[in-house]
Amino acid sequence: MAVAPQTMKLELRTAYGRVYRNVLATPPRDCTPDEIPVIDLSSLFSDKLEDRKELANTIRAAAINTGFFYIKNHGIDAQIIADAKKQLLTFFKQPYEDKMKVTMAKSKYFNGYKGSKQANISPGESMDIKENLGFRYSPQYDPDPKSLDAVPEEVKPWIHGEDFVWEGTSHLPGFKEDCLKYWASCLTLSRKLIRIFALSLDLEENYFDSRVTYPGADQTFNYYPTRSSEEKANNSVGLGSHTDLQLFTLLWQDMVGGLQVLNRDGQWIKAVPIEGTIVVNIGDFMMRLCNDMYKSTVHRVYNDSTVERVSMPFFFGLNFNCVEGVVPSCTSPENPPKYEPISCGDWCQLRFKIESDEMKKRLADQAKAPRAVVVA
Ligand SMILES: O=C(O)CCC(=O)C(=O)O
Ligand SMILES: [Fe+2]
Repeated sequence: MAVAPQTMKLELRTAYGRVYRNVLATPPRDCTPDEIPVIDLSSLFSDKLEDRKELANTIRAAAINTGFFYIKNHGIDAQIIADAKKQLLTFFKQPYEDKMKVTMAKSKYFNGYKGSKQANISPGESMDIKENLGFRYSPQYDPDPKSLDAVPEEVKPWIHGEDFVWEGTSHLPGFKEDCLKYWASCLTLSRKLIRIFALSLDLEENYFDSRVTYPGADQTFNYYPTRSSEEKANNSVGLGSHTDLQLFTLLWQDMVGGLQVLNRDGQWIKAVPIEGTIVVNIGDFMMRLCNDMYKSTVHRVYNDSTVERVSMPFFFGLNFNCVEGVVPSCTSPENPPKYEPISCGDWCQLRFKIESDEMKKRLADQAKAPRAVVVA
């Protein structure tokens, strides 16, 4: 008699509160090329609409299936990636006091540095071991040049880049320039890629163009130290299980490995690093736009190796003031919209706020009972 596989409930935070997923108890295994395919982006740069449509179909299949894929021939210069990675390592290897010059505590909008175990993205898992540094969209650095005088009034409250990140790192030669070069490359690629996503959803190719003029373009640099034996014994996670919030993420990872993805069957699979590629994953706002056709897939990181691991996710979304529900091509009388229109900015704020309020409470509770054992 077949024995039903053992499953566990995984608790996830969403903008609308907690949701639960069934997860198989079997250990993570390497992904297969069907689950996380490598997609050649050469046709992104083709003049022929048929080539771009063919690429759109390939992306559509991957976005429906696991919601994760690798891209190669993406056009981001290897040197730009290498320079950003070098700067990232220089930043994280600084003394703690230097990193704290740009502490996220100084930020109004979640820019800056957050140390190890200061966040807990997944409520049912440990605190996140990773450290990270983030910076957000600023029109003055947009590779598609913007006149600052021309920023529309309704957009201004949503411009969330903050200068203290650059001021507090100005002692690191080339830091700002190299980080922004990488960010700008990701932004340029994302604006091209969103046109392919438009085609993939049977929308006009330019459907999103005016919606990504002052977009969500948020860069994070992640640093995952190796785990101590105590952290291993406690099953402490580098970054807990979560989905990303916006349209899609361009996730560059080094060759160390550690990224895991929850597939359709509830099995954790390892997104094994592939040299020269960038991982792309669908975010929650994209999933809403297409009435759940594309999957905003749960993922997490364990650095189980004997060396540090770094990654550079770039989170791309619509203009934060842009209100959007399900797009016209993804709904019909038989498939009514499951979601109300909301601005992309409000959407992100909802979850950021839940996460940061819960974290503040947790840290305050810890401070109140300094000798208590905190089960992370
Ligand atoms: O480090 C990674 O590979 C994943 C990072 C990630 O998922 C995130 O920062 O949202
Ligand atoms: Fe993520």
